[in-house]
Amino acid sequence: MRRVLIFSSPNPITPQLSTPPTPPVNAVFPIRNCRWIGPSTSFQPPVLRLHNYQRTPTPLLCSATDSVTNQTKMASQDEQDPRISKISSVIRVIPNFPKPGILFQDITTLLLDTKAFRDTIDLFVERYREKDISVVAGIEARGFIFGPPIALAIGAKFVPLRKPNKLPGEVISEEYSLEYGTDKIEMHVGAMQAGERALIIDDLVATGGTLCAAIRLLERVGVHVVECACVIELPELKGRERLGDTPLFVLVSSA
Ligand SMILES: O=P(O)(O)OC[C@H]1O[C@H](OP(=O)(O)OP(=O)(O)O)[C@H](O)[C@@H]1O
Ligand SMILES: Nc1ncnc2[nH]cnc12
Repeated sequence: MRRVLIFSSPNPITPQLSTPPTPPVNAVFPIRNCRWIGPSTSFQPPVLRLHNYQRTPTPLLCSATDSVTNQTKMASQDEQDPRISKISSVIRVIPNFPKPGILFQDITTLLLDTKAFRDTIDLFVERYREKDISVVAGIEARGFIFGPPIALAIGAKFVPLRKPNKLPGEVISEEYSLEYGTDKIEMHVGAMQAGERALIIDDLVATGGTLCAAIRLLERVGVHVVECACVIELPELKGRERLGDTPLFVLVSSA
């Protein structure tokens, strides 16, 4: 895997290092500028640009993007909506997790900020409350965090789409490809009925493989997927192009 290391300034570490140093556990890298706001230490974190499928080569910007028009617009219809920039600022970026070279977008720090978490849910609820959606399908694991409060607020049921062999009842499965190998998502038979209108929720869309499999799974049982919604999009990975005619709505996107 080819790597290019780009260091934020000032940074004493030379680019010749093949393995970047490990930051302290409580390091915080806000998405927007990757500025170091962790505890005071001599360590300065590198910013990585990676040539693999999960790289995030540009800082994430605050926007809500709707793929129907393929234009960027704010979720609240207000271009200056301060809620989105706050949400973006509390998402932490952790280098080299879960493996070297990955810039992991960590939404657990968003959950610690009660206003930003509530605003995230509200932005989705404002968009979907009048859309006659009867079921919200959340993708394991982080779709289980955002999906249920949205479902309750819009008066829809919540259905978990799980990793293989987790659901106890009869399931239907859909396979999808990963960088290496394949994975599956599963849903309980009978959780949704043909003709229902669904919203699919996850925290992040990267390559789009997971959402694509979720759409196929729901469509196989005759459910209409009204839209997919995520907090974060990594647009360079072109995930939305894999979703066909199903619209994708995101709150925070890279440039
Ligand atoms: O667009 P894609 O390339 O398919 O990637 C997006 C998926 O990757 C992450 O989940 P992950 O597979 O890491 O599972 P986890 O939430 O259970 O850790 C994320 O929460 C999405 O579900
Ligand atoms: N960079 C990333 N951060 C968090 N979750 C991901 N899923 C796929 N790529 C990811």
